[in-house]
Amino acid sequence: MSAPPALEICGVSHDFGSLRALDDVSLAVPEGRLTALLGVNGAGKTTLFNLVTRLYANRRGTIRVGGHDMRRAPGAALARLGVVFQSRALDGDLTVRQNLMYHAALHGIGRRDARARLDAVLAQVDLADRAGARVSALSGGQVRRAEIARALIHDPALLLLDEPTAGLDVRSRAEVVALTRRLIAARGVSALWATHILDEIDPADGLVVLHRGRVLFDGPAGAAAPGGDLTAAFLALTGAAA
Ligand SMILES: Nc1ncnc2c1ncn2[C@@H]1O[C@H](COP(=O)(O)OP(=O)(O)OP(=O)(O)O)[C@@H](O)[C@H]1O
Repeated sequence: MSAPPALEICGVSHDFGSLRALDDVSLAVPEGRLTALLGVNGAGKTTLFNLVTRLYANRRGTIRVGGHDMRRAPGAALARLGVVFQSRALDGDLTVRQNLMYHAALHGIGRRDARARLDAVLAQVDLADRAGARVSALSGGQVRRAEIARALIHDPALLLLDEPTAGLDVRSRAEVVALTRRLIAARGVSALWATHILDEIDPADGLVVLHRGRVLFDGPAGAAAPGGDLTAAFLALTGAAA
């Protein structure tokens, strides 16, 4: 039997009062690669992440992480998830090391084990030399890399990244994208990358286009834009659904 997808969402809907933010959303994130969740502001990306991370209760449809049902086995499902939130998750007054040790403790990881993991993960995000620096003293790109390290400390199988390059300059953006691709290759982790920036997506990536709470496309990014022009393909898809 083949392994279950890193993330499987079937028939999920979510309302805010009379607003249907997600409408019968189904998608799968395969193991060991980057899947981009592409949508303009208000498409429903953060709402979907909030359901997958159990910040919101999921009332309609199913969410499975590595085959574990979020409703029936939330502990097992959440343990497989590492999340880089859109809002900042690190304490600026603490050092990178202190922040990561704190998050390791939240995951029940002992201090000795945590120290070893921390050294390994900081090396992987190119921050080994900044472990003792206060987070408030880091550049925007370094903060993002520290947040990715935080999300990896408990060795998750799936990384959720909610617009991780928001607010970064061109160089830092490129570094964060390249780093995530290296982590996928080196750790075998899968990633769901919410974005509205088309040039962060490679033709070989998985692509889910979310628009007004509905999935308009789910497949290889290259198949969405056979001519190679993802911008034109995205505008055609979302324009037709307007
Ligand atoms: N807490 C809330 N209460 C009411 N409406 C909400 C709430 N959160 C989101 N919405 C609405 O749900 C829809 C989806 O919003 P969501 O934040 O999920 O989109 P998004 O794709 O993440 O957008 P962005 O790129 O701006 O972060 C929008 O119409 C938004 O206004």
